[in-house]
Amino acid sequence: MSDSQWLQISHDKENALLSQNLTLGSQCFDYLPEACFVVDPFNDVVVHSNALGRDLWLRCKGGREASQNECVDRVFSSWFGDQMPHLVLFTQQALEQGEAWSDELSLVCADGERLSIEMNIRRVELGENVLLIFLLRDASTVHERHNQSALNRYHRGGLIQWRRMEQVFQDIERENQLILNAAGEGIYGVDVEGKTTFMNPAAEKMLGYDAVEVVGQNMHALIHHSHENGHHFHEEACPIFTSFRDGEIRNVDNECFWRKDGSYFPVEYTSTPIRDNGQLVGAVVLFRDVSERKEAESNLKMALEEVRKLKQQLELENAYLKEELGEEYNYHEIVGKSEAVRNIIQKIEWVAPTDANVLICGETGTGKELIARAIHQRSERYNRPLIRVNCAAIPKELFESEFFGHIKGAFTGALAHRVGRFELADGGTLFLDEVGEIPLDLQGKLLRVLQDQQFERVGDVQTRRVNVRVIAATNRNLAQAVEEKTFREDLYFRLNVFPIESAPLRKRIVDIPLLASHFLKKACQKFNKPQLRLSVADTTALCAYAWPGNIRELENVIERQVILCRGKRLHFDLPSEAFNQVKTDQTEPEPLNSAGATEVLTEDDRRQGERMNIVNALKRSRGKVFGPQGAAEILQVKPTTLASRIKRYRINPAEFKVA
Ligand SMILES: Nc1ncnc2c1ncn2[C@@H]1O[C@H](COP(=O)(O)OP(=O)(O)OP(=O)(O)O)[C@@H](O)[C@H]1O
Repeated sequence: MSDSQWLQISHDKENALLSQNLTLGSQCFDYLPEACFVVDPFNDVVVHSNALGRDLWLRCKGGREASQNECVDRVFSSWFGDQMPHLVLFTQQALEQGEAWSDELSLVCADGERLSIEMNIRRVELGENVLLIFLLRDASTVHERHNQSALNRYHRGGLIQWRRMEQVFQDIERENQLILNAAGEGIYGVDVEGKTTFMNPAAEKMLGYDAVEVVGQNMHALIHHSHENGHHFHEEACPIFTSFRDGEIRNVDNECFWRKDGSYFPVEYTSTPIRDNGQLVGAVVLFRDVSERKEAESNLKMALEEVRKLKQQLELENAYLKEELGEEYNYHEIVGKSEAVRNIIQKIEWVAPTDANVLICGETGTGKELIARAIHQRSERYNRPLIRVNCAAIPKELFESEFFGHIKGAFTGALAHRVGRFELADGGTLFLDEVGEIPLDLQGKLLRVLQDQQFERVGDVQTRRVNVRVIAATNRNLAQAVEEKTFREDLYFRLNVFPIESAPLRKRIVDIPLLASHFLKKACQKFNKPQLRLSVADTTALCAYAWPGNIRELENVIERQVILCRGKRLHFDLPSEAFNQVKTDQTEPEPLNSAGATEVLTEDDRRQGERMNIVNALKRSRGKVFGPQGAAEILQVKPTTLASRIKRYRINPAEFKVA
């Protein structure tokens, strides 16, 4: 084959291929995804259209089907109705510029409806022919596509976001799981049907169940079915059950949970309802084993009960001891039954509740301080201090500072502020012992405080107020001192509102046995000796001794004997001449009771007598102990006192009811 032949064959093949490709391209045109029209602009006719173009045409025309060429040769502008000017302008633009775009035109359908379109035009020059290709899109479809596209973008973005959130949730869940696993408290969840949804390892450990065994099971039936005493615990009565019914949080600490092995332990738990979108979906229960706490509480309770019992016992013992101490003849440490002592006690009873100043006169050692203390104790100020000032022991120049205090630098040696006795006694009682020793120049200042309850500290200008009751005592004859002008009369009257005379021992011989027993008891305690008793002979000897006034002498004699005593016997070696001492006092001493100095009642006699007395009172009250006409009233003792004596003497008041 020649070269020219060979060339001819290859040229023919190329042509055939080209023609085949053109046919294919032309066929593809039919499948363009937009409605497409090829229009001859100068003759205003459609030259060609694709399938979607034909569909659009058909849609406007209202027909059912369109054949391949049905829209060809149609007048293109006729579809646009009265929009001709706009179409012309638009077409013109495409012819001049090669392309144009508009979304302002609409196709007019057969039924008069308008179909908004978006349109692209491209100018095509094929040899001498100038054609326009129109691509038409239904505007609503375009809009829909935009929306869809936006939606897709949104979804894609949302999906990414969601994945991120999912990751976050997974992380949180993982952390929660870690927390649940690490928590020391038992935690489990139940749904609204009471079925277990989860359980942490601490709960597994405490209950002896594996989580897999309980998930899906009714937790109440497994671990909460019975009370501690074995009685059935109805689910409806269970606070956990109610908490996921009424949405309230429940804190409980008096129930128990049962282990898998049938044992139980006391629990403290909180049941918190769980809500999902406002809907109650169950509860989460956080619990801990409180065995140790309960045991500690129970031990504490037992210990407190023990303490309470001991306290009660102590109180009883205390009451008994008080009673022992506070026997009839011991009034706030003032021992005695003599007329003089009874008189003093009566006066104390009268004056104590008032705020009146009291002046106690009497010889040294006759119990003036005891009287002052008793007045304070019986007054309403008893829980405030009783401040004692021994006026005889204060140097003259320090009186003012001692009474009223001073401020720093008030005088040489006043290195700091000092509170005086009046301030210390504020609200309470000031006992001015040896009041007759107060220097005359200070008596005026003292008078002012007694009148106004006001004073100034030495060196200070500030006036201070106090509320102080003054009890003064003296062994001097103050009335005489007033006459001698060594004591201010106005101060004397101010102090002597209520005078009490303390009696010297020589005037109350009748009290000697009681005082001697009292001092003996005290001395034995003081020197840690076994309790000794006075024999009749001892008492007789003591009573026979001509005591001067100072009771301390009797006290000292007894203390000395206790120290010297070996074994159980005391030996009073009182100076024999004392027996014959001439009593200097003009006043007759009170006689001893009917037993006299020679016949002294033993402790047993006294107890027998007291027992008889109580029995007689009960007989008279027909067994009534308390209340009006009761034995306590008859005996003039406190009902509690009588009750404990009745107990002590083992008397049965009921026996006297009939009588
Ligand atoms: N009636 C009494 N019962 C019991 N003890 C008493 C009685 N009277 C005085 N005493 C005792 O005698 C001692 C002196 O009593 P107190 O100090 O009260 O007397 P005083 O008159 O204030 O003495 P002074 O004048 O020395 O200050 C104290 O130990 C006190 O307990």
